Amino acid sequence: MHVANIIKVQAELDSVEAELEVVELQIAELLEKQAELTSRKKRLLRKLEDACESAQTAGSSSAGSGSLSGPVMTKQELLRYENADFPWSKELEQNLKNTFQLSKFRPLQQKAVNLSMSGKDLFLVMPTGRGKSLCYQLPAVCSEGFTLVVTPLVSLMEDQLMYLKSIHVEAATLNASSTKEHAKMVLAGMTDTKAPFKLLYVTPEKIAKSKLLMSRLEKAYNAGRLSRIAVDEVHCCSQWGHDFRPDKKVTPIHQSKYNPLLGILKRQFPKVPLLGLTATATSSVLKDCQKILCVPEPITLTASFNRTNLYYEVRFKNSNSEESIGDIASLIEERYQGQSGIVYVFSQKDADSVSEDLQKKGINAYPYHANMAPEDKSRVHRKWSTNKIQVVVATVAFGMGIDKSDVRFVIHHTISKSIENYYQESGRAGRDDQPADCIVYFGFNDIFRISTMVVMENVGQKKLLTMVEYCQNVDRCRRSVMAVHFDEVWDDEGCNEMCDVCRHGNDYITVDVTQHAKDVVQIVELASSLDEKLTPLKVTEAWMGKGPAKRRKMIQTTILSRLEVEAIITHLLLQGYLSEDFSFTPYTTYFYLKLGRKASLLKNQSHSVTMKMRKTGLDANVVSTKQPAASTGISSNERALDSSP
Ligand SMILES: Nc1ncnc2c1ncn2[C@@H]1O[C@H](COP(=O)(O)OP(=O)(O)OP(=O)(O)O)[C@@H](O)[C@H]1O
Ligand SMILES: [Mg+2]
Ligand SMILES: [Zn+2]
Repeated sequence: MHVANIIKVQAELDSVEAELEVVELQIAELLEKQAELTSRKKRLLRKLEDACESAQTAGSSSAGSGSLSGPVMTKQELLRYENADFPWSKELEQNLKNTFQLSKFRPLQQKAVNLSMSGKDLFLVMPTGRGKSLCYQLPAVCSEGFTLVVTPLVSLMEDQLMYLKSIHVEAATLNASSTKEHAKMVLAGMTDTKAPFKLLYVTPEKIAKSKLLMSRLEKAYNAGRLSRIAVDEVHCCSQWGHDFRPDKKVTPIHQSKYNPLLGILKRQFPKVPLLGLTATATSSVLKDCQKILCVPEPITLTASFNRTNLYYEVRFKNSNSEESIGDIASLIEERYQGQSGIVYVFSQKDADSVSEDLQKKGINAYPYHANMAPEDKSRVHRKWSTNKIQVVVATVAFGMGIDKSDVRFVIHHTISKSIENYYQESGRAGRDDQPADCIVYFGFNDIFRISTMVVMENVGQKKLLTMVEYCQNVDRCRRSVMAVHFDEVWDDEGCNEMCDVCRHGNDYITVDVTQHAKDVVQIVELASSLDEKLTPLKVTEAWMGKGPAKRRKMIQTTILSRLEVEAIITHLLLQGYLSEDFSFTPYTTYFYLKLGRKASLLKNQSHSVTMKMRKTGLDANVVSTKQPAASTGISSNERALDSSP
């Protein structure tokens, strides 16, 4: 072939390959879209099903108390269990007040307790800290014999024993560290009619390994002394359930041991009602648990993840740390005078410095983190619990066992590492069911600080981006963004304007940022051609024209405000036009930006990138919907992205 011909064919081949790449990316994008739509369709179908069912049961829906399923009972029949006219109701009531010192049931507790007392098998899905334990502890106290509680973690077991001891409920435990004498006493107690305990806590391993325990359980069963079986953290039974409680560190060893053997309980003791409890498990995980536990037709009660009394809000964090602390201090001073709260920070160092800075601004704040001496930690905790300290500035170490009911605000000085974490951390507000605020300060640089921290975690980046998405979102109810992660169908009207997005209404605009995307991608591309890596900060500065003069001539700089620049770069990262590129040294991990899988789509003339931004402060004449915002800038006003009311 002639040389010119070769060149021509080669050029054509290149162009076909480039086009092919674009097509492949489009296919990938469409597949992604398909997956999203399929999941939306599924959720809507479920919603429809639910709506039809409640229409059939003529106005008897169980609004607010969560959804119900299970083939054995209709919603109508289940409603009966919300009542207090059972033979055992009086005793329950008395023990709730006198033994547990609680004034009333929380949503779903009464129904769960009644169902279990009537001998039904039950799966109870309820957010963390809402009071699942009571649903087997109270029936245990009000039943003959004892309740067997299977718990995967010895530490959870010990917590419960301590608590029960403090309220004078007899309980015992059998685990790997039990002494021979103790085990002997417990085993004997199981068939003793004057049984010395109402609850017996065991690990799954004990059931697997101890034939003696099984034989004693059988004796107790035959004597009618095994009143019920509770399986706590029931999702651990399923091999898919393990990722739901990162906080509780349920190790794979427990899972594999949980997995195959617990079915024996229901097979050997079919007449004993089983109660499975978990904070978050999808329906497929629950189905799996049902199979593994050999529970034929359990009723599933799912408490809504929704905490109606919590107001969710995202604010932009000032990149100047002094000013950002100033913002938080004035917020606390203006809105929460004399009220109790938590400020969550990223690191131990931040806990110390932020609390010091808040103190300087006159706020009664103290730090709390894992590296403090135990006595200091408990002192801060105690003083905060008794309202002698207003604000605890804490790392996530301040979590487990924190059960103050009148926390009026949880402010995140730094975003959480996932939506699940955020839900849990912010959920420490308003446990008394009175109004409380959950406010995140969303800072661009924090994304990358956390990113390098979770780099080793399996799905760490993916989970972090769910949190970033939550913060960047301007058009969907914050609860609906969360609902997706809890496998729940969410109707925005249920929010009651208890999130900033619902409160602001349609205060956003769709902006075409295609040209911006091209400019940013060009900056990253140029660096890469020069064998350089750029941190997000460097990309931001280069785009804003603060890079080396020589480089400035080769790129298209922008007059957008810093907040807008950061928001667009974040958007490009979330959308896959940019992606993370980590680099490790023995001392630290660096986060650089590289081209994402969608970057090449920008070569396609017809491809456009849009982004939703808050309208507040925007000049509507300058930027109209879907109009390129390139030359004039989106807005010079920083408030364009500010989500404060
Ligand atoms: N009806 C109620 N009224 C007030 N407080 C309650 C009620 N029921 C439970 N609580 C309190 O709620 C707190 C959390 O309860 P519990 O430990 O059972 O939560 P959980 O649902 O098991 O959470 P986790 O998923 O973290 O294990 C406890 O301090 C408990 O005393
Ligand atoms: Mg629990
Ligand atoms: Zn809302």
